[in-house]
Amino acid sequence: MEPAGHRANPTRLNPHLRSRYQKRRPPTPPMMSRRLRAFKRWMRSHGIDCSDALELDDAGSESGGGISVRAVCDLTEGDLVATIPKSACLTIRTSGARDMIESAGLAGYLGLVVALMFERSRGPASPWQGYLQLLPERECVPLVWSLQEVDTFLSGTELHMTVKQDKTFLYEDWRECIEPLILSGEWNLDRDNFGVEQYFSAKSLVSSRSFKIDDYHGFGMVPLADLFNHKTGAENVHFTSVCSPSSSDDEGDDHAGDEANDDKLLNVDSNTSSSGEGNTALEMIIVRNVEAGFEVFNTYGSMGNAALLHRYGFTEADNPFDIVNIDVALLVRWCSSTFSNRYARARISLWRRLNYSGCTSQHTEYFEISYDGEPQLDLLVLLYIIFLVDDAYEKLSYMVDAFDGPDESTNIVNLIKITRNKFRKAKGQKKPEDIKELLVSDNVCSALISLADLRESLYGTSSLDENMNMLKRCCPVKDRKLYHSLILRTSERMILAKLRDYALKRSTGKKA
Ligand SMILES: C[S@@+](CC[C@H](N)C(=O)[O-])C[C@H]1O[C@@H](n2cnc3c(N)ncnc32)[C@H](O)[C@@H]1O
Repeated sequence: MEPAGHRANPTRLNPHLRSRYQKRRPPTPPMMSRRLRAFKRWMRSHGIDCSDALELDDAGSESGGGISVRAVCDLTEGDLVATIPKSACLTIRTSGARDMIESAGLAGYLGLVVALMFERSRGPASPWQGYLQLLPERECVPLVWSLQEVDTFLSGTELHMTVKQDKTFLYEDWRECIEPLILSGEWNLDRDNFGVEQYFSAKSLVSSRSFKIDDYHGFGMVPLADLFNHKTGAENVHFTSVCSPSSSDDEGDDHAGDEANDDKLLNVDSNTSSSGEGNTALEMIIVRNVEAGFEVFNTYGSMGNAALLHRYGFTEADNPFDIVNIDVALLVRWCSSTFSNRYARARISLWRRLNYSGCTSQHTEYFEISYDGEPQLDLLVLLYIIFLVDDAYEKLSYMVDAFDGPDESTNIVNLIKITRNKFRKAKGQKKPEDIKELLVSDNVCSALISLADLRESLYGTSSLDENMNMLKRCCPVKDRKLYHSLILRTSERMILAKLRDYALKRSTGKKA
């Protein structure tokens, strides 16, 4: 039985780690699981240098806890803890399926998913077997939940419709791109390894573990780098290039979960990346001190809980990047029922002529409400326009051209000047949040409360308190889907409560 942390030379990567490592090395190293031992052997044979100052912990695939990385000795900023040759990464370029993928014209995540399915199908014959045996069959992202689970756990949340659409689109991708490869018979692919279920499973792994390596390799599975768990805003490691330290500008949110993150490069060397030569390794460097015994975290980016659950299958309580969205369609519904369809259309059309809009994603347009309950400026402007008296509305329609100001504040000030008889600039008003204050009339505040109520009604009949109580009784590992969907649901509902507070504070404040 091989004890942890005794094979590799801890100083090979970082000479000054030697004394710290030797001082803090645990007297009886914990037993390492069979799959981790196989992975360590595989890393050595593929030139991956992993400092013995890092310990890989295996909570076991059955327990659902997975693998995490811990510091054996104190790690300090600047310590180099791992070097990973790009040739050890599984990408379209390095995979045995490269010819097939390229001749089928597949690229991006789809190409990588096929590369991963192909290497998995080869079993022990795959050069990545020692790495692949460490991966779960699939990541527990909502994409691989059953439709019934999606409906039960996600209804009303930001993810419900998105995941249903994902399932449809992904199935279409498989039908259009993978099934023809099986049916052609040219590549000897079988449904047991390349079926729709295997495709969804591989996609869940690519979504939760792939990184963009460089322009030559594109996305890839990066062994060892993908064993670090995520902590929002408190990561300990980053990646950087061996040959181009100046490329550290690209550091940061290293994980590229899907195409939306195409621009997040793990590493780039503009001189070499397009040819695939030179700059052949990735380095992992400590960016925040870690005390011996503590977990070493990476960051997958600054994301709200919907994005975390969607891409990685987990959420974080009190996530400051959390948001809730209010669809423009919901606002139109509220406006049409309060006024009329025609009225709603006219007011929204003027708002658009002033160059305002919601955010867009997958054919929906929505407004963001931030973690502290603050509504997006564009929403406040729209509500302000909706409540304009007819005269002011007409006046504004004739003066749309006045809205070519150099910045947002000037435009808002113009908007208020045109539509209010008396306009006095708020004292010292400069910052964007002050601009918002000009827009939140009592009417706007009550509309915000109505919108919060309407959005809340999508969650069905259970109250926030009931959701919170259920969450308390839930085990994050055993009831993983329920637990993380409840965190998502309660976080969203708490933001809606903060939106109501935001509106109440302003409307009563004005009356007082
Ligand atoms: C890149 S892998 C990290 C290593 C992973 N724990 C393993 O067992 O191989 C990403 C996956 O780890 C898990 N994970 C990462 N950070 C987490 C966190 N803060 N809380 C819960 N699960 C996390 C999620 O399942 C996620 O999809």
